[in-house]
Amino acid sequence: MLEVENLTARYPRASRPVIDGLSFSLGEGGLLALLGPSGCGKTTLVNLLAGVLPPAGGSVRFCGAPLSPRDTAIGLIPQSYGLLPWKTVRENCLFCARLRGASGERELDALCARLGIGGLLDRHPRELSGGQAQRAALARALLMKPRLLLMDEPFAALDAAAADRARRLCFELWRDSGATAVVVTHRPEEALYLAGQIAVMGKRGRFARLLENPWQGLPEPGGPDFEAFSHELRREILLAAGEEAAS
Ligand SMILES: Nc1ncnc2c1ncn2[C@@H]1O[C@H](COP(=O)(O)OP(=O)(O)OP(=O)(O)O)[C@@H](O)[C@H]1O
Repeated sequence: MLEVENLTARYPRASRPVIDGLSFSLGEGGLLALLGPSGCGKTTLVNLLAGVLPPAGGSVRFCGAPLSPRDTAIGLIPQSYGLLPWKTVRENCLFCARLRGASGERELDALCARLGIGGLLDRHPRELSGGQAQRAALARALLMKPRLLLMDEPFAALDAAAADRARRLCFELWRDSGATAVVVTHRPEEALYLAGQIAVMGKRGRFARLLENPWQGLPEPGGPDFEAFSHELRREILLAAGEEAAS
């Protein structure tokens, strides 16, 4: 269980906190999608969960203990990919897997082939397109077999077909791994496919709505119930954007 209590984040020189008193919990093996207007604090929340950003207040607990990036196997896919520029894709992936005690060697080729970057393992990040670098970051995070997987817009640089393939693969691997996961996305359809819970973040980084998603893992759900749910989700996102703009 991931338990967030009264979490507050504040950047230096900012007049008010970006996230102010956010509380929620996510069951072990659950996948939460974070949606919300640009600037509402999604990346900030992921960075707090990853331990990259110290909170100004409140707490994050994972499996009953304070979350410690040293002890918890956290797989982070940052928006900027976070690949080490002096290492090849292969070295980037294996370096992180080995840090967590997994060898990763056997799975690396198959995983990268499925992501469509099998021929790029010996390239350095500067020799990759944005979409290729993003898939390398995804492979690196998945190979680590994280217990907590944090993904900040992990498919944003991919074209529609590649994003669809990567999303399905990511979903399968997450489901089989039992990891607890949080994904930031701007695409409601992505949240509807991937997540069991969907949070729309609004004012001061709080959850304006938290919805249970019965269509998780269904690639092409349809029907009036799905349409109504999808419509409600999009409406919540627009409302949150309106509130953010007015604040
Ligand atoms: N290092 C920083 N110093 C000061 N303010 C920051 C810093 N990083 C982010 N912010 C501010 O904090 C707020 C939340 O930023 P954050 O990146 O978490 O938003 P987001 O919801 O992820 O946005 P987007 O959807 O555009 O990626 C924004 O107003 C941003 O300007």
